[in-house]
Amino acid sequence: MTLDDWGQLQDILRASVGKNNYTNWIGPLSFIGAKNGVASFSVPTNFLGNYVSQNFGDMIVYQAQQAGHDIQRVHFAVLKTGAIETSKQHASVAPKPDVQVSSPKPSKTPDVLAGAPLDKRFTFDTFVVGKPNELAHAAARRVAEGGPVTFNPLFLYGGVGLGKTHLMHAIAHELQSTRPDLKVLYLSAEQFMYRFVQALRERKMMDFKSLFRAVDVLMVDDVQFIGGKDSTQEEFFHTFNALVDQNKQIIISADRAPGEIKGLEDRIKSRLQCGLVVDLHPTDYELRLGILQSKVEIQKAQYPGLNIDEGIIEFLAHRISTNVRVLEGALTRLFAFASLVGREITMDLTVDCLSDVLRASERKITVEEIQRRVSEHYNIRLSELIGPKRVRNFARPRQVAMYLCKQLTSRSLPEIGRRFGGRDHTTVMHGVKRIEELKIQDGQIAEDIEMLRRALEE
Ligand SMILES: Nc1ncnc2c1ncn2[C@@H]1O[C@H](COP(=O)(O)OP(=O)(O)OP(=O)(O)O)[C@@H](O)[C@H]1O
Repeated sequence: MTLDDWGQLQDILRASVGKNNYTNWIGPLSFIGAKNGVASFSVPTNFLGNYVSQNFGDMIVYQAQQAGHDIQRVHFAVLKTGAIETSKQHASVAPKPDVQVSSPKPSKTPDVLAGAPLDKRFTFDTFVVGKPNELAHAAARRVAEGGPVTFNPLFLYGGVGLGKTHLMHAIAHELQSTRPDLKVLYLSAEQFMYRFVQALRERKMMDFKSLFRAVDVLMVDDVQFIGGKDSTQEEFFHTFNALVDQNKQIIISADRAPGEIKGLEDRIKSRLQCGLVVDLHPTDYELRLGILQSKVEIQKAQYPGLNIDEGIIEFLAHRISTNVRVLEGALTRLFAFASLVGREITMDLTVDCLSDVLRASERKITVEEIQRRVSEHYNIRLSELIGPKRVRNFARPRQVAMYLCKQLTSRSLPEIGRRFGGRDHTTVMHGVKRIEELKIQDGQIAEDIEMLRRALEE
């Protein structure tokens, strides 16, 4: 099995374990190589290796064999400073090629009009609303009422894992229960393409067209996928127009705004912009906290007896990125880990178990961001902060900015000096030292720095 083969296998695994399980467990594996029937992977933590081994090991072996590779076992090791530590965390799986591997997919309701299955958990009840997503939520709610079509299409867009699919499934669930008379079809743009290609191959275009034109509500997820795929776009355009003409509701999602989807024909872009375009903004601290609190309840129900302090939840909401899938995955992993090792969820255990996630989520603060914030804070121009003048009104904020650059970025002193109008590294060193002293002597400076640091790390 080669790296390319693993790439293909990853696609198969993604489809069989579901997107969330994939992101949390399979995605972090790095394929090292295969020898004598053993496929080796490096993993970020021992826990992850053990968990994948126990829960997905059989499936990886099974799918590798299905794809024709001679794999009998999988082996996970934490890769540290170039060496593979194999002693403590050896995890392997005996071959069971003929076992029926139970798929850990979430439970699904029956297909909606033979489209993609809906995830039972993705309802309005489980969707946490905050400032970044309130508009998208309100629009989705409106569509879910199933009343007369007021905007067409509803176009939801936003970054990875911010709840687009969740909202679409919620609309479908709601319509299924309140308007069972409506034919609702949900599918991804990728599935739309496969169906289209299949219909072409099997000469069943009439069936294809009549299926898509008979729906009352059509939802197409991840529409950016059809960018650059000309005949699929063409067919999508016709389907779209036919439904709009009949005043049927269309809901589309994408990872970016219609105008920014690469390889999409202009006429489709403008069609997509005709209705209501709303974006899901990256989560803020409050929303992350709300989501974590609601997901903690689910975990507690699954692991009775396990508890988590509010302080740890706040820590996670602060430290983990804006992607809700990652946030949710971290919590799942934390509870699974604590239960596996039979320990309470403490801060130490949290940091230990989630070290890779916490590292990956570390926000990279830039020198430019610091300069901008500091000049805003002290109400001076950026050019004055960076410029040559040594008057105290500019010099002190400049030193504060240099100090923050040293503390919050990985830039070296000479690099920082260069970004401050080509100053020498000794000037930066002096500035940093001065602020360190002032922080102790001058309460105002200490407060300013704390405030700026918090704003930058938000
Ligand atoms: N506001 C929210 N409240 C509760 N759960 C949320 C919220 N937003 C996202 N999630 C959860 O985060 C996970 C990812 O969400 P979802 O699959 O809807 O993201 P997406 O925007 O469609 O991502 P992608 O671009 O990868 O398709 C899901 O498990 C979903 O339930």
